[in-house]
Amino acid sequence: MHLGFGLYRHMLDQEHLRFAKQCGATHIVVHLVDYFNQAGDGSDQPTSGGRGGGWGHAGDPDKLWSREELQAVKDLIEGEGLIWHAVENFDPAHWHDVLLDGPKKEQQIEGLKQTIRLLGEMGVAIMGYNFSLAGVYGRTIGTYGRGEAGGVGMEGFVDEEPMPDGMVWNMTFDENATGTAQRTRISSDELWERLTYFLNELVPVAEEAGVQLAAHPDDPPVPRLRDTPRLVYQPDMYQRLLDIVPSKASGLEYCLGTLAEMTEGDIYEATEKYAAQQKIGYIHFRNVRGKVPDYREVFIDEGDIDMVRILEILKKHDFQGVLIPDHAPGMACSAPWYAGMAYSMGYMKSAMAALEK
Ligand SMILES: O=C(O)[C@@H](O)[C@@H](O)[C@H](O)[C@H](O)CO
Repeated sequence: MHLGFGLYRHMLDQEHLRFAKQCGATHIVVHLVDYFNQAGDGSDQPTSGGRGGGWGHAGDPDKLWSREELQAVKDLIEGEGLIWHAVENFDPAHWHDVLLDGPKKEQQIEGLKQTIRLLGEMGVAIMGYNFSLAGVYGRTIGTYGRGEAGGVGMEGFVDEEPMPDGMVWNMTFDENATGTAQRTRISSDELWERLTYFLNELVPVAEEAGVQLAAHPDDPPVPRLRDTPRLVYQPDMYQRLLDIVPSKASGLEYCLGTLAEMTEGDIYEATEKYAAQQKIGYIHFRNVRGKVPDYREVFIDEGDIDMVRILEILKKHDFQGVLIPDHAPGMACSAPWYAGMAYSMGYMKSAMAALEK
């Protein structure tokens, strides 16, 4: 089991890498999508506020992540003595028609294959993805942690604005697009068919490239959001996803926070089940209180999840992957994000060390 750290695109620099290393991380998970370019303000959590309640603009549809760009990221990470473990999330600009079953679907799936092959060449072990139409939408921000620490949550259902045309995965890929929103108002079965196409095409390529595709569950885990279906909003639904193309190249981006927010199931049983199958890619090791539609992100040691019990289950199944805090409540000081993340990392590092005793 290894301790890792996730960095958003605007944090990909020496200072943040050193901070991660100082916190004890050995592995880095990188977000290459810039969620923050419109709604953002240099913040440390993508929250809505941009066009259509979204995060920002997707990247350049004609420019896939290039070898040079990826090599530069690899050099930066390795230059600090760290391992580039995973990329979290495809850019909606590169796969909107795979999600929407649109006219560019085949062209875009080829692009995704190219990306997987390149990541394989770079030695990146995992490509995390979130097969979602509405994406991460409807979060609130509040002082949910002890001592009024600020974090993300959900305070009942919000007034859901239907997604505008040209938007998917909570980002705008084309402001001038027309008619695309219709492609999001589909049945759950149709969305599973789209996922099946994606996995049938990509898993063999990932196998060959030595990369594991790892699925994030729906965040927030509700059956429909903005009049779009969702896929994995109860722990058992992960099994359906895994059974589509059984392969070591198809696994899970196992988000404890999101799993705990689900209305059914038991987080310890789910962890047993997926760890026993060796299907857990990397883990978002964070804690929450409550379930949808009413949950709050809190400090790692004050939520509903017994984090040490999760570690024990992982150890029992010889989990060899990486744990990252993903995000954490900010702390009252001039560097709330740094303090909050360092707190989580310290907790994780000592809990992992105690487990090894
Ligand atoms: O909070 C979570 O669990 C995730 O939904 C996010 O970490 C998500 O992967 C990123 O915010 C980007 O999508």
